[in-house]
Amino acid sequence: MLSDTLTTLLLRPAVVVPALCALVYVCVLLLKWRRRGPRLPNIPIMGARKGDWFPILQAQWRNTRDFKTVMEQAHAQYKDEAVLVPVASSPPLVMLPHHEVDFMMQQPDSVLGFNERAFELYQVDYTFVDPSVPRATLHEALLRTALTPRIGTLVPALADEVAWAFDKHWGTNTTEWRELCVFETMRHIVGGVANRAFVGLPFCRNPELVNSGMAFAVDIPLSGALMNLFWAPLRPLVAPLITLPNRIHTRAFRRLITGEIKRRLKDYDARQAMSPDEAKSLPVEPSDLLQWSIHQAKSNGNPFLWRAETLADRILIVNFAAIHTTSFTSTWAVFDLVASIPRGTVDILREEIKSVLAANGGAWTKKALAQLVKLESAMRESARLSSILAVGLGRVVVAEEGLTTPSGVHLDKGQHVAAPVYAVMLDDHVYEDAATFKPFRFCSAATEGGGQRQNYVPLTTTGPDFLAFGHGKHACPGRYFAAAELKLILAYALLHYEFEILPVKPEGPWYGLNRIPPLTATIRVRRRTNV
Ligand code: HEM
Repeated sequence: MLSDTLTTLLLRPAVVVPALCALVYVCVLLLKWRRRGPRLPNIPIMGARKGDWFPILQAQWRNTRDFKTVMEQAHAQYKDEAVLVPVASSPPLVMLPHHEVDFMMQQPDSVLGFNERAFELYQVDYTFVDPSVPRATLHEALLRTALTPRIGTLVPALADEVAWAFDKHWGTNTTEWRELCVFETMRHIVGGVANRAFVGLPFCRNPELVNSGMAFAVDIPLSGALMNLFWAPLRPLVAPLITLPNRIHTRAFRRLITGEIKRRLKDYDARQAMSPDEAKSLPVEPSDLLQWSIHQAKSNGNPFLWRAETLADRILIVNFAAIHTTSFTSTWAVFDLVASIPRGTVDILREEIKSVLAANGGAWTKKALAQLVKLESAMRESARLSSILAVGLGRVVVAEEGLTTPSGVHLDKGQHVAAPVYAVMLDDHVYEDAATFKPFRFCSAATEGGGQRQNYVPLTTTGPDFLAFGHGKHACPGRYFAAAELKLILAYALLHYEFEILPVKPEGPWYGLNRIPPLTATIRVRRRTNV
């Protein structure tokens, strides 16, 4: 009797139709998924042990729990070989050896894809409210052609924002020592300074806007890593929950900036309708990333690109690329400097900053920043020793026929590859006494024409031995801006604050494929009076 009722109930169209739809949906996803996934090459699997029943899965579990040990083991045992590194936050990764970095970088995008790796690692189809914005891949060109050439004109505004942000977050009290969390304050300082160049005043001082940008910068890697934990067919089902914070922060950011974007679009159109002489009577256009994005969108001719939401999302994406990278790097730099042995690094750098500033009339310019060679060397040394990347140069094989490496490993289409950044930059064969922070490793005094000249390697120069900003065609296009921003930040901190010197540098956690600085570590600072 009960079973008859149940059968009748289950056979009702209202139950059968959705059930059939769900079944078809799952079958389509399964088929799609089956077609994905390259055949893994037959190379050592890091983290797998003899007798493992499911070597990839078990290695993935072990590697995710302790990625540092895996990196050290890979370097000790298989330094010159390709190894497979299964890890939960990413599709299985083949880590190529140091001597194959140049080979990797010589491959065109049609063989090793940069964007395809980023789209999959961050699961952009789920983690972005509108995935067509990251998929438009317009940032690299805009940063290279608009931001980098204008760093010189931006420096005074950035210096002003650095001073404002330090006064707010590190304080102005010259009598008392203050204990503060380096990372927490740095991310607010960097968030404000970067947004001064991205959206200008007063938006860069709106805590809600800066917080949404910072929160989004956490949402994307975190939700991307969580999505990667799920079997592909299940991702559409779990995505709405996992990516809820992404939607909240995107909408908050859009809400705060949309009015300004619409105003600027109206101004842009009005300006275009005028003759060049008439336009001269108008106030000067803002000079920031938002304005250059409007110009880029309009000259591209695709109306999707000048929708207010698209433009807001583009600024948000650059916040994601710029803020955590720079705050992690500046946090590590502070700890490397205050724990530096022999002591005295802080004093040497402070002297350089003082004399360069005095020689340039007391104001920062691009030329003055270029004269901070000791500081630049110390920044490069910190980026080497404390790079936030454990592995880097992530790419996906996109060539139909796959790719065979010089050492004969064949990689199928769809295989993710990377390079061992941590191991290379801490290798004694690459850098003498690599585990020691030597702030002036990258600069030296040279005599020229009877005078003294400083030789140095800029922070921004990439190579197979220096991978903090990646390398090759996709090396970070924001690195020249980041270098100027970091110099202004560190110069202000060193000039205006005394630091409590630390006996040892605090260690940070490893998350996924990254080495993060200690997020809660504090230092004691006091505002200096004799600046
Ligand atoms: C110290 C701070 C920074 C570090 C350590 C850093 C590091 C990196 C790295 C490792 C890559 C990947 C390169 C590769 O795989 O070859 C990258 C790419 C990128 N970075 Fe940065 N970055 C920093 C700051 C910035 C800033 C300030 C911006 C924006 C103003 C930015 C925008 C980008 C973009 C858009 C890409 C993607 C490039 C492409 O599509 O080809 N980064 N960055």
